[in-house]
Amino acid sequence: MELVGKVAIVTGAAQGLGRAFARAMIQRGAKVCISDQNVEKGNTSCVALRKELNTADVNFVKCDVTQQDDMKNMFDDTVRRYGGVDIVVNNAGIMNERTWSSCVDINLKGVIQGTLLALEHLQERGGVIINISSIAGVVPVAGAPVYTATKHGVIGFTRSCSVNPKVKAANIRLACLCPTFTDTPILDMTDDHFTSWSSRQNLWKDVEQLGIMKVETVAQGFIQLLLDKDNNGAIMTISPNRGIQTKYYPKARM
Ligand SMILES: NC(=O)C1=CN([C@@H]2O[C@H](COP(=O)(O)OP(=O)(O)OC[C@H]3O[C@@H](n4cnc5c(N)ncnc54)[C@H](O)[C@@H]3O)[C@@H](O)[C@H]2O)C=CC1
Ligand SMILES: CCCCCC(=O)/C=C/[C@H]1[C@H](O)CC(=O)[C@@H]1CCCCCCC(=O)O
Repeated sequence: MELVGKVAIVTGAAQGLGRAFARAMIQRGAKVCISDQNVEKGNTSCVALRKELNTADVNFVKCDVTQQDDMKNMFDDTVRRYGGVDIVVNNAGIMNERTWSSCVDINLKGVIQGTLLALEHLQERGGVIINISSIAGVVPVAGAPVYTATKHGVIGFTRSCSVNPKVKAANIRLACLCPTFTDTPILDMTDDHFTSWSSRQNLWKDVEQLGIMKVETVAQGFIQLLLDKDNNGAIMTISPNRGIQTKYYPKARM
């Protein structure tokens, strides 16, 4: 897939990985709507990207992924501004075991809603949906069971959509990105983010063992995943030990 002239939406893109994904796509000629619930950070990042990359092809739209009206508006605004949508990156996510219900609302329900709207918008012209899971989507994580459940859910949902014959016929491709710990503000966790059945100490031991990747490393894998036109249903893992790997898990026997 060539990115020049393509139109992309990234949720939760005011900072961290979402902003890095947006930046990498703009650098390759895409027009990008960055959205986030945080208006101040979203606007600041939009201005910074315009300046750094010397482009007008990036805009910010306020969107809380738990709010259906915000989500619809994000798509409609992008269509009005750029004439359509080609790429949707459902990235917004939080790590909070204590407010676990909002973790499910944002990490899982937000991705489901974003994907369903994306499928509607892409069904005439085809396109790509990348859902951001985590290595916690494929391995158990004792320190963060709710976060882990949401990320497993993202993979199950995305792979199920990818094998739908209607999706294939519409020339839509779906894939998941599963990084390990990456240097973004999500790692600024305090004990308040945990319960007696989860643990910052446990998670931090894992961080110390595994290390923390740079956002640029993950953005490199993201672009690889986006450009590979034959990877519908793929799960890409990225870790300091094994680097970027694309995996295909068994499909249902029908
Ligand atoms: N940084 C890491 O170690 C890893 C992150 N991930 C995933 O990558 C994605 C991005 O995370 P990071 O950039 O690391 O985190 P981050 O905390 O730096 O950025 C997350 C962004 O999502 C936004 N957000 C939160 N709730 C939202 C909502 N309801 N609606 C819209 N936006 C909302 C925040 O305002 C923030 O800008 C998440 O899905 C996360 O689970 C996956 C594996 C590792
Ligand atoms: C808030 C961000 C959470 C990110 C979760 C995460 O990256 C968890 C990682 C480890 C967990 O704590 C326990 C583990 O075993 C996870 C690491 C497993 C890495 C396997 C890498 C395999 C591969 O590269 O293929």
